[in-house]
Amino acid sequence: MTTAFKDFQIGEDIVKALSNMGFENPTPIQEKSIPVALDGRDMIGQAQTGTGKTTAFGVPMIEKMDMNQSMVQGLVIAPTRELAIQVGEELNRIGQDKGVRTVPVYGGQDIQRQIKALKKRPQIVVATPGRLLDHIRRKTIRLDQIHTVVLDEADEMLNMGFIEDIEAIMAAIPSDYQTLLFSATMPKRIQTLAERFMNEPEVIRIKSKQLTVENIEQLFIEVKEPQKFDVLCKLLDIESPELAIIFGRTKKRVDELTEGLLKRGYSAEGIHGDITQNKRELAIKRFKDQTTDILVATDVAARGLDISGVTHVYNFDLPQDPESYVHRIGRTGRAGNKGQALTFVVPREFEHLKSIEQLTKHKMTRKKIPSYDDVLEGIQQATKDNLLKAIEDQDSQKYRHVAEQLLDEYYSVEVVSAALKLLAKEPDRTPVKLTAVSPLRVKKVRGGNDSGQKRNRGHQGGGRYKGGKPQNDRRSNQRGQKGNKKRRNPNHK
Ligand SMILES: Nc1ncnc2c1ncn2[C@@H]1O[C@H](COP(=O)(O)OP(=O)(O)OP(=O)(O)O)[C@@H](O)[C@H]1O
Ligand SMILES: [Mg+2]
Repeated sequence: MTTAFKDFQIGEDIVKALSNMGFENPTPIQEKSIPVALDGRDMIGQAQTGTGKTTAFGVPMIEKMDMNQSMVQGLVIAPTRELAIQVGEELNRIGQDKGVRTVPVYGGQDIQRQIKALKKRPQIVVATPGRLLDHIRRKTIRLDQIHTVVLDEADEMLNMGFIEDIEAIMAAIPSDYQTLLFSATMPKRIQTLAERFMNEPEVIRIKSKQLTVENIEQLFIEVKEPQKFDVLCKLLDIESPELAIIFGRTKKRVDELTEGLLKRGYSAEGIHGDITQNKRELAIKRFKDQTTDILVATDVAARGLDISGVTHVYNFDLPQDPESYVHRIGRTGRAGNKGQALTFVVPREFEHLKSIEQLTKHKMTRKKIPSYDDVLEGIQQATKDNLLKAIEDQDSQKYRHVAEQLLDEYYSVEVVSAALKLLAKEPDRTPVKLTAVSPLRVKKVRGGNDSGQKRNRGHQGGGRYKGGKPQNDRRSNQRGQKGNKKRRNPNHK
């Protein structure tokens, strides 16, 4: 029999909040990790994308909050700003009835505003590493009562070279604390983090045949670089996705793609690291409320984002590493929903495709480039669906009189065909030319990304806080000599 939330050793106020969120029964990762985390043990939690890892760490964390304490007791570190915001929102919902308050602090937002929010003594802070270090340096956050630290998307923080920042943050926490690591992917190099920051962690892995979610249909399509944009538009016309995320390799690529899509009349917005934080948040908001149908993004949107209604993910460019593929496509098919992921591959990139399939233990299905007839058929189907929906909605009563008149004078098939033609969104062929990107170069894709490389954010705290935990030299012995390996460019997002 499955456990219910009320069967855990947690307060009724939390069970009630979860029920208000529509969560009656825990998902497998929640079922397994909540008791371990409540026990106070360090743990590493791995489960597929969209299976509720946030609540898996949120529930025990909130349960352990002492409401007589008015200092930060829990810290969640996340790799991107949007994820910090989202996790903050979810923790606020779980903690609502208990009165636990969570504040997100992240780069790009006015620091004074954050200082004010921190002064109000939230119990939990969700932060991106750089901005958190800023607050630590400014002494605008007190860490001495922290008893729980969560690294969400732990492996990504290694990829992004945040390890020194994390080390600095961890070393600045004077108290004893429990560390929880979560991600859908746990490459071997995560061991580095575990060895450095954790005390005999319990590893909880929700086993499945494949790393990716079963109800995401995974397709690939072989294209030449200059064909990509037209093929993408054809696919969008055929599928007319409710919400779609399109991943491009670089910021420039995302800008060009967004512009091209807008030119052809699609409703699209782009996000990447060079877009102002305000605009990034607005773009996400408009996408969430479905004002925009298409979000074009770099890998900044690959991790953790939970947006309901995303039916399609397009990898316009292959991701740099196979783990990133798992996370990108995991933006669809969440919480039991269905989704489709389509990956563009140029002929010289097939090796990459293979290494993705090796990691996911799933073979993608080849899809042919759609013909003009396929597009026409897709558009006709979508138009028909729209018309049928209008019939079901029964809000066309006021046109009835004209309809009867028309049917008196013309053959019904003529009338309906003409109406369909008017309704149909015929393909827009406005010329769009994207700057070509070269195929992804073959490299050793596993390992080599944990070499401490970090983004240049113009402030560092690396050296100041060392000494809290023993420095583990094993890293430099085993993994430090990787200068000859091609490293992921930390600025690509
Ligand atoms: N027990 C539950 N019952 C029903 N829905 C749930 C439950 N727990 C979480 N969810 C929903 O599942 C969705 C995915 O949750 P979440 O974002 O925590 O996934 P995740 O495992 O962290 O995914 P990712 O690896 O992409 O970060 C959310 O919309 C959340 O509201
Ligand atoms: Mg998550």
